[in-house]
Amino acid sequence: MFKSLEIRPLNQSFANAAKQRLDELAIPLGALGDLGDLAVKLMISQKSLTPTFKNRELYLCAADHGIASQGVSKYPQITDKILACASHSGAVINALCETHNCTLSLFDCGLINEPKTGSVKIFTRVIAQGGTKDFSIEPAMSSEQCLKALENGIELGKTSSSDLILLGEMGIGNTSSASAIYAKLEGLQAIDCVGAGTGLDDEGIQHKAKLIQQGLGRFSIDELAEPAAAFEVLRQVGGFELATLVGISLGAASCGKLILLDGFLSAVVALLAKSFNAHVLDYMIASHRSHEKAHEELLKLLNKKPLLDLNMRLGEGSGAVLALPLIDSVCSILENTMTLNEALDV
Ligand SMILES: O=C(O)c1ccc[n+]([C@@H]2O[C@H](COP(=O)([O-])O)[C@@H](O)[C@H]2O)c1
Ligand SMILES: Cc1cc2nc[nH]c2cc1C
Repeated sequence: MFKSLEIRPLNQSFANAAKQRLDELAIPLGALGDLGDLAVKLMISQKSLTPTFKNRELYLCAADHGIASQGVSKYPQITDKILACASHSGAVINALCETHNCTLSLFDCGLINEPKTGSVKIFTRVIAQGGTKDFSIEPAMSSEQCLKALENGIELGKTSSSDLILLGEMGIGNTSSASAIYAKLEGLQAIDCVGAGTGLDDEGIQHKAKLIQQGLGRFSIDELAEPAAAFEVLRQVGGFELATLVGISLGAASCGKLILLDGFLSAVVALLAKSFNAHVLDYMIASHRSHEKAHEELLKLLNKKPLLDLNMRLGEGSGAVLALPLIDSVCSILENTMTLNEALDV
């Protein structure tokens, strides 16, 4: 699947030079902690001792989920309204993108109602109006729809002119999809992968887990090898916005671009993308650990250490944009800091 899409392992040939540069800085050795690791990754990605990420773009994909009609979210199916809010510059993500100089691109991947467009354009990548089917009783989407969403994303990722790609999503009910994908791919029980999403209480979480488990019982991936297994899971219990984001990740990584993950939903996108091509993980940076219960374990599985830990559970790409100042800070350090030898000569 996607044989023509080549993703090279992140070129480590620059790693020695990058580590040496870090170790030469006028700081006690290792004093930048996790920011030091980030610095090395940034340098390697651009094969430069002074990397810059001026053109950053958040791909915010929105879609509705059939399972949301069964009360698995604290909120009704208002995904079109929250996307419209961002289009009218009234969402948290607008404020964050404005503050941190990030281009915001909104995508309708399949909503129940058409969103009212404001001053920020909403690009149409609709797979099916009305969103996915209720995965607790039937496949969320057809193979054609799943493939189309992945292809839409690949095209977006490949044609992006930005040097840093941020992932964001909106979709009432999408934590149910994400938990289902995680559970099926890792052979876990739904109850061990669900969380409160937008704010369910314990009773709501039990109800959500029961419906997810019911959906997982409808199909098996035991006979499938990767990436067919991941494709089947995405088709059976996934969402249009998640599939589009998987494609964006694959397309961006194939062009050597770094990808900044957001919360639980984008970690599940990473898990899926890695099943299509394991090298995609080389290009991904985890921005934050969200409040969603399974996010921490999933990040460990992906071998990703989040930069921030703020107990946020907003989605929209908010955590990813909040990590930009750290990336900018590291770039500024690399550009401006003296070496210890230079400092001792001052
Ligand atoms: O980013 C996260 O980790 C995260 C955790 C919980 C909820 N969300 C957001 O809330 C929505 C999904 O929650 P729910 O309860 O409707 O499944 C969706 O629009 C996400 O952007 C996001
Ligand atoms: C208001 C609202 C804003 C959101 N942003 C992302 N998911 C969301 C869900 C709701 C309910």
